[in-house]
Amino acid sequence: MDAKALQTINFSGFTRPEKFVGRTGLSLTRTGKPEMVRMRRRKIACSYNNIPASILESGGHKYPLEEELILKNKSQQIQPYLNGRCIYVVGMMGSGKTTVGKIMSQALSYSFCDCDTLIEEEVEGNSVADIFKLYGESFFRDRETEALRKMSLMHKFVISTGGGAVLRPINWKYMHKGVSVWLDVPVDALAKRIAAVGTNSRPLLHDEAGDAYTAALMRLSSLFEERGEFYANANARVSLENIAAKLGRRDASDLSPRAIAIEALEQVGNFLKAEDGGYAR
Ligand SMILES: Nc1ncnc2c1ncn2[C@@H]1O[C@H](COP(=O)(O)OP(=O)(O)O)[C@@H](O)[C@H]1O
Ligand SMILES: O=C(O)C1=C[C@@H](OP(=O)(O)O)[C@@H](O)[C@H](O)C1
Ligand SMILES: [Mg+2]
Repeated sequence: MDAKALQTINFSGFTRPEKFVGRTGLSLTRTGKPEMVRMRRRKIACSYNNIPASILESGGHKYPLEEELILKNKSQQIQPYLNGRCIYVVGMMGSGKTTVGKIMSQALSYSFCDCDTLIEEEVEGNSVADIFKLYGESFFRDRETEALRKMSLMHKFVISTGGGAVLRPINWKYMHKGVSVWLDVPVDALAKRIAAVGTNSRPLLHDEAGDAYTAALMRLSSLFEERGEFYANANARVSLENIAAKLGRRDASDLSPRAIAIEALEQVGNFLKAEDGGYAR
């Protein structure tokens, strides 16, 4: 996002914007105007996307225009019923929460926050894997709950959670202040994706022996056994198998992140419709 785009950001919808801007490479000058500051870390936890569509459109399209139009159309349909509530993307590690969450935030002109990256920011920039190593999983889970508590105070964010965020009831208390959507991806597709990028960034997969795919498949299968019922607490569910069937595709793992984002907006819309007793006013 270039500095010019930043100047147009309207922070009016944020509570305590300074809390999130200074630490993520954006800073409010004395006049309250946002300006880029030198990033202290390699990743931005939260990016602010509510720049006018005109600037986005001038950026040109590098994706099929039809998908772009459907994304925009679906987000315009659900915006009024979201009422600025945050969207929490939940699912197993590797399910595409960070990737799809960003696409959803752009379509909705929402800001985006990755919970894991926010936690890394809070723990002196240590990676999730290092946090697990240095302080243990329970410390990480406490930081995860704190990050979700902070995000529950915000508006107009898509928040990509970590795969284990569903484990604690208190986390659901925070996530239920917004709308949650579960990316339900077949375990073998998860294993393929994680094997492709390596398990370094996912400490819960570190101790498995064997080749990357098999090790990931074994561990992910047992993790899903333990957690499946928790993901089902989400308000909406995106089944890649259902999308593949709708699109007449044989392999769910071939679906693009944008096709999944379209379905996620569709399912969030269905939830809002049911919640609102038919939102087509
Ligand atoms: N629809 C998809 N098809 C293929 N690969 C994907 C898809 N969505 C995400 N990925 C890849 O899978 C890996 C995990 O994606 P990520 O968004 O980090 O998932 P999560 O945040 O749920 O762990 C990344 O390498 C990403 O590029
Ligand atoms: O499933 C889990 O318990 C975890 C998933 C990771 O996030 P992603 O789902 O983004 O990989 C990260 O929060 C941590 O390694 C724990
Ligand atoms: Mg992620």
